[in-house]
Amino acid sequence: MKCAIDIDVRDVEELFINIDPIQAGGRLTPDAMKAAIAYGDGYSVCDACQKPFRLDYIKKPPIAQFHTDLAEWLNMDQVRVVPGARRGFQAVASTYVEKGDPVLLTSLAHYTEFIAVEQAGGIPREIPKDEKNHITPDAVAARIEDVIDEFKRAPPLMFLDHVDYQYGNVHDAKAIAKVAHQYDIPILLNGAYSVGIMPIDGKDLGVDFVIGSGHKSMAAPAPSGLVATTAEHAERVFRTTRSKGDITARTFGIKEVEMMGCTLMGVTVIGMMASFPHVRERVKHWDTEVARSRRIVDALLSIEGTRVLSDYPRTHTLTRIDTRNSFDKVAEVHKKRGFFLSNDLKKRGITGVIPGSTKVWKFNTYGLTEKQADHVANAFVEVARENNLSVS
Ligand SMILES: Cc1ncc(COP(=O)(O)O)c(C=O)c1O
Repeated sequence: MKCAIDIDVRDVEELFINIDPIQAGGRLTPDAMKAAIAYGDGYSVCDACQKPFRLDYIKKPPIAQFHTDLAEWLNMDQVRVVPGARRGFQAVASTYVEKGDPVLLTSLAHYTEFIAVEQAGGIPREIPKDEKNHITPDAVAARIEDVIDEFKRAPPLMFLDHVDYQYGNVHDAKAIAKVAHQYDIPILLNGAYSVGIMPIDGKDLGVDFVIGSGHKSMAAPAPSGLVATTAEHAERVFRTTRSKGDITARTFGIKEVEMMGCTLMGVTVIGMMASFPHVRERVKHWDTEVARSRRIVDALLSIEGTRVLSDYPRTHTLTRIDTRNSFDKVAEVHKKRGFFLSNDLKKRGITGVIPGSTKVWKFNTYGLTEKQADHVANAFVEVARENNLSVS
């Protein structure tokens, strides 16, 4: 029988250098791919599940140890794996936010954070970014004061994107957490663009929750992610069902409410585990990743009219670039219009720039080798020259 998809090749990954802004940190390691095949069955990790019947207690494969290792790695006290960062936001918001509560997010927050707040009945209040597209501790303090004035109470929770998805700017989580704590507001760090690609020390940052996305930044299959927290909050967010004392004498009292009992099974958790040794190693090389990102951004900036909208020099591999006065000028007259850029890159073995984008767009250089980074940098310059843009 013919398979409904071409399972032999996914050409984006097999044949091209992929600089798609959201895919870079989630690409599977070969070990994760092998594990995904071996553990493809949904309940494949449950063979050795014994009392107490919960996923994070399973010893074979060593899922229990994986939880301990993750907590230690992030310097937090407890971790649970969840189906995506968004499920982590949901678990925390559902625990801390009551209907009608104000909740702080930032103007750079991801939509999934807003949804988690709304689902819990909370009322989002945004902290504005400054002219450099940063969330500053002063802006946080000022917004907290506004919200206290408006609601006559402090918000029960604040969300901060460690690295925002719009600019790839790294925000000062440590200073911001300090401000939030002055008002006794627990702070959730959205590490979708940091956990698994750069070193994170949750205790040093002083945050209450660290959320990671497996498929975005931990070389894991989707949907996967994690919630890490401190001993202070673990009991509350990982509370178990009260059914133990119920007269119906149900036996599932160990199941955690926010985790819906058990969380990641099969491919997702095993893929995450298989990549973890690589992920733990790769975060140590963050400086090299940043250096390669800088090399490519500098090549783009050598093309007259190009501007970088993210922090410069770059401190992350995700970058927002403005080529309205360079590549977009070519698009105005090119027979392929804005599609010339993605086409010309594709001819050079590079994919991930949205076809048609020549105005303001993003790319992510995470995981490129030195040679690939050079190739991408040269490709941008070559495309510019071929299209008569001046290059310094
Ligand atoms: C900044 C940011 N936070 C959160 C998410 C949601 O992550 P997940 O897909 O793991 O739920 C994403 C991506 O979708 C993101 O870019």
